[in-house]
Amino acid sequence: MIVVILSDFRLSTFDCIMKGALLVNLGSPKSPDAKDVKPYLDEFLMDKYVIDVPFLLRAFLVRGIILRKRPEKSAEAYKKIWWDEGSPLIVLSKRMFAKVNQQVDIPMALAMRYGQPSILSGLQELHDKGVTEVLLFPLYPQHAMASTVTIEVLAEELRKKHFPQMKFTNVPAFYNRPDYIRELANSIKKSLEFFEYDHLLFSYHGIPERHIRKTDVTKSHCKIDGSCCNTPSPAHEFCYRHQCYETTRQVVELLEIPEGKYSQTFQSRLAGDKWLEPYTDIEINKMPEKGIKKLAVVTPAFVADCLETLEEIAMEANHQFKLNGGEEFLAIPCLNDGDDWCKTVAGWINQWATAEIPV
Ligand SMILES: C=CC1=C(C)c2cc3[nH]c(cc4nc(cc5[nH]c(cc1n2)c(C)c5CCC(=O)O)C(CCC(=O)O)=C4C)c(C)c3C=C
Ligand SMILES: [Fe+2]
Ligand SMILES: [Fe+2]
Repeated sequence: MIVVILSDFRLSTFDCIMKGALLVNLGSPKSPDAKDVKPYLDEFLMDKYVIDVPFLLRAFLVRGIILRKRPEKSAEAYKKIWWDEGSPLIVLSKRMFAKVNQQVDIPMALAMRYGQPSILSGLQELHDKGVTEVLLFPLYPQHAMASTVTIEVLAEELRKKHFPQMKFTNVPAFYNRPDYIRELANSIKKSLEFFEYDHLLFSYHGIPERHIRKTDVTKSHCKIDGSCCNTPSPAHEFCYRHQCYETTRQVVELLEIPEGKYSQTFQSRLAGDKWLEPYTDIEINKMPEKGIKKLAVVTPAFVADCLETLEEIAMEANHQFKLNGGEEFLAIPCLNDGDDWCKTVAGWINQWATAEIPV
């Protein structure tokens, strides 16, 4: 009799564990109108992991200076890329989510760090389905305070407040996972099949140099010079700059792109701080005079096309390149909802879902 009770107890403990996954991307405003762009930018830029200065200074910079003019300017840019179904970033994330969801056996939810659907609503959705262990999956290949960390911190705050019994497993940046590199390389290869390029540019979202120093766990390695990112160090686990170089290096190696035919830059800087260099816009403008007339640009910091790829690169950089004497320009699409990419993501989730459950 005692044996039966014990085994029943073990069984019910085991049954209580239910796994689920929360996929999180950055988010977009509700509409491309300045009245909706303003609260979105306020939430985004008031995040202390994005503008990492003390609250009062941040509020002064964001609400006193940036939000006076930026919402109108950003709204104009959003209007140029907005689709009938909504923000490209949200629409593409939803399409990707739907395809991954079809190939995964555990409950899943999609959330955005800023705007809707929120991380809180995603966790609630999983909780309502009985999920007790969540795979928290930031959809960013490279680790940064302004991307991965802010998601992990907010999700943990919400967990403690609303779902204290839930457990999280965080998916780390996947910048060097062989199957990610393979998918990225394949997508570039496919795009370049019918584009004879002079040069391939890897353009990553920029961040202030200060962010690199802050995420340096050794507190001394990242000098942001010519060599630190190539010298082995525990700092690289969280170094955005190293991870960008590593993604580029591995893709270039796989595609056998010769030295001199590719380069790496950082885009989307805000005025004020010193951001990671070289800057995409400045380098692109100089390319035609160096003999680069046919330019292809890939943007591996984003898994879904968004304002930064569709407006800043495919429209603005394209225009500037040609104004400066460039002839042909190709913006390579992000991985988006490509079948093979979705299969890879589903594979990662399934691997975690079927891993042995500790009793
Ligand atoms: C201090 C400012 C910013 C940091 C740091 C930053 C880092 C960062 N951002 C992304 C991904 C995206 N950013 C996007 C838009 C965007 N980014 C900033 C500022 C910082 N980003 C602003 C102000 C904006 C809004 C648009 C604008 O006014 O220019 C987007 C696109 C969103 C969309 O709706 O399409 C993405 C994606 C990463 C990965 C990152 C750090 C590595
Ligand atoms: Fe950004
Ligand atoms: Fe480094």
